[in-house]
Amino acid sequence: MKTGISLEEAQTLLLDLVEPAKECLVPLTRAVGRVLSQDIWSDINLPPFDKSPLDGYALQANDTIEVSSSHPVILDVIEEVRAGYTSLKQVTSGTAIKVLTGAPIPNGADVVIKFEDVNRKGNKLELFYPLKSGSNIICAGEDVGQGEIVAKKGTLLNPPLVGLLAAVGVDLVPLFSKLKIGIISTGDELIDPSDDLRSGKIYNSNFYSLSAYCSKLGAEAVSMGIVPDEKDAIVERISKALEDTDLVITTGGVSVGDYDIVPTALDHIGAETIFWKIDMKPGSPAIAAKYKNKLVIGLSGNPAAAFITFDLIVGPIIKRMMGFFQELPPRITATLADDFNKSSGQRRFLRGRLDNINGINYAKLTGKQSNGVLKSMVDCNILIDVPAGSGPLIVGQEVLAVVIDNY
Ligand SMILES: Nc1nc2c(c(=O)[nH]1)N[C@H]1C(S)=C(S)[C@@H](COP(=O)(O)OP(=O)(O)OC[C@H]3O[C@@H](n4cnc5c(N)ncnc54)[C@H](O)[C@@H]3O)O[C@H]1N2
Ligand code: MOO
Repeated sequence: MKTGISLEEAQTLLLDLVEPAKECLVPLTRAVGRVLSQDIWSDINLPPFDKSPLDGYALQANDTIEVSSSHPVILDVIEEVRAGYTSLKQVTSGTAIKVLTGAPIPNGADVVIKFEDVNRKGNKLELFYPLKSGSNIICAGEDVGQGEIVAKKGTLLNPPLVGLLAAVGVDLVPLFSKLKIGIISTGDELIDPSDDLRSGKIYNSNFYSLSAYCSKLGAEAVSMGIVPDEKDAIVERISKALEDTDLVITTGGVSVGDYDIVPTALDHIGAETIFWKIDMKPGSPAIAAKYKNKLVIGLSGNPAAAFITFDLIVGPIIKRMMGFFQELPPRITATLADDFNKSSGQRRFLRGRLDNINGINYAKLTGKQSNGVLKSMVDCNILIDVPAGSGPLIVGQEVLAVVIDNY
């Protein structure tokens, strides 16, 4: 078992142990927020045919070469085509076919002119200026060509991509299976927000923040309930979660106190501890263990510590298991916009907000930084990475930060 390891070593150890979930085919209506398990190629051109972008007339540009307002050309209108139909006739020199928006361009035509720009009298059409071949025609395959890649394996399906897949005729999408993540909240002090607050008790916020995070990532959070600080109860609940879910997260009970019994419970189950304690604050007491082919990650009970370690360690594992391209959060440099008066013996992550003003990245602290404070997490979009051994931080100094996404 490793102990006191760096965050990067913890991330690598865990990412090496997990792989993308199984594949499944999912109807398009339920695919948003999930990840493609295969490249998607288009079997068709999108649009499938040359079409008209407006209501007008399709004709041959050659017929308009010498045309002017004083010398208009007169063409015969021989047919009308609406969207959803194809023309039966062909445009030849001296003729035009009326086309409505979205209608296929009739054979023989190479330009479309809109209604407002012509004079129509009976079946005769008067044009007053020369037209350029190809104008006002949406070409087949303009959006996506036949045989072109539409989206790559590992892409997150956002609403426009869902639409694009529909547009190329995909109705069942190959996706990585939805992950089930069991969340266990340990602590005698915890009660659910639906209950009355009693003396010495606090509301369980970790289950709610972390399950919301799982949902945001497209995974299914399974509540494994609140468990008292008793070894047998924790053993029973972790064992159940290992049976029912793909990844197990616990909060609380991982430090060195008399009632911090998650590590003992993991031992009792026969799980192999991968590491216990990471060299960072907050979140240092985190533990990771493997049982058969599943992972249990025990996070600190302190709400901000639990959330930050979820951001930095659990989020990347979930992303790898869900098949995302990029698991680890990006890093940036920024100029500090606030002082931070404490020294940092240990590596420390501060909750901050990145603002770009006139092309310069500024990192502002979002509020109190103690490990139990959740409010400063709400507006946080970066975690400022303060190296071990740093003194107080001063406005204007350059800092490194990890970009996170709480939305
Ligand atoms: N002697 C030492 N004591 C502590 C150390 C240490 O090194 N030596 N480390 C401290 C640090 S750092 C942390 S972090 C905590 C970690 O403690 P645990 O992970 O064992 O967590 P708990 O003690 O169970 O809870 C900590 C704190 O968070 C509250 N909590 C717990 N669960 C929830 C929840 N689901 N929702 C909201 N709040 C929760 C809990 O009531 C405690 O206040 O240990 C330090 N101690
Ligand atoms: O490591 Mo504790 O998680 O500072 O907050």
